[in-house]
Amino acid sequence: MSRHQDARVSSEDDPGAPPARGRRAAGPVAGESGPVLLAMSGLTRVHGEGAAQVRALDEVDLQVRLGELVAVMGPSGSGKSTLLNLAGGLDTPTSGAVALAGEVISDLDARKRAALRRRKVGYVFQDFNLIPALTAAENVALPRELDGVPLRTARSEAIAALFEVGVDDLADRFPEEMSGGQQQRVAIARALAGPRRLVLADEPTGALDSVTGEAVMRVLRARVDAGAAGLLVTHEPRFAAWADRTIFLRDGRVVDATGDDAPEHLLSRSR
Ligand SMILES: Nc1ncnc2c1ncn2[C@@H]1O[C@H](COP(=O)(O)OP(=O)(O)OP(=O)(O)O)[C@@H](O)[C@H]1O
Repeated sequence: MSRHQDARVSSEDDPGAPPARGRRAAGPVAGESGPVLLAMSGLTRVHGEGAAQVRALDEVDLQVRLGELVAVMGPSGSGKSTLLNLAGGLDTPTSGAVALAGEVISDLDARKRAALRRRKVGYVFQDFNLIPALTAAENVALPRELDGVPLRTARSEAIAALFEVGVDDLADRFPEEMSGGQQQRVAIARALAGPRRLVLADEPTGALDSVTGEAVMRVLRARVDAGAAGLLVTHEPRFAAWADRTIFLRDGRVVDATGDDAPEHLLSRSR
């Protein structure tokens, strides 16, 4: 069976089954995950000026490898979205660096950063953001077409991505003809179509009931296992349990982390 077929997730998943993540609860087994895809070091982001200054992120170090899904948890305002935006090049740090596949994106100008982002990064949001007038396949193909990929190639990449998340049979349906869980699978397919290998998910299960949320996590997990790296913001421990490890933010700092490979300073609560 090919790697591609391995990765396929049936739409008939048993959503009630417990997460398979328990086996990795203590962090990735040595050799299981691949090279570092995303490397953030000394990442600091200050918003505003003077007395209104907010240190949204403060000297954060984080690496995410191919094959690894990292959950980001923390109270409201702790810097989770800021971290995701910096990871994907939507925002630039006040200091520190973000490297994607070895390329320091935080040094690039806005145009180059946008191009790199389109090629390498996929986002999944809570509210799916599918375009109602486009079919599932058209929604998935659109970002690739915008990036200059020929229509036929974009379409076949879209069908492959939809197949991978188990909804290729819905390729010609419009969003309003799909359930919330099906729409979110399409959104994940859109985030990962083509060569993009970093998936950034901000509360991707937030608008879904818990059973459908588990099914979406299963899809995300399978996709990461098949050769992507993922950063998942969630408030829910049961969804974080699908990740290889979890980092906890408070006031822009990493105050705790799970996983054997967490650097010593990330495990300290005293920072
Ligand atoms: N553009 C901005 N201008 C000023 N302050 C900002 C801006 N963006 C974020 N902040 C502040 O930075 C801090 C971190 O915000 P961020 O949205 O990253 O937190 P979060 O953990 O994602 O919160 P939530 O769980 O509520 O989404 C907060 O104090 C927030 O008010």
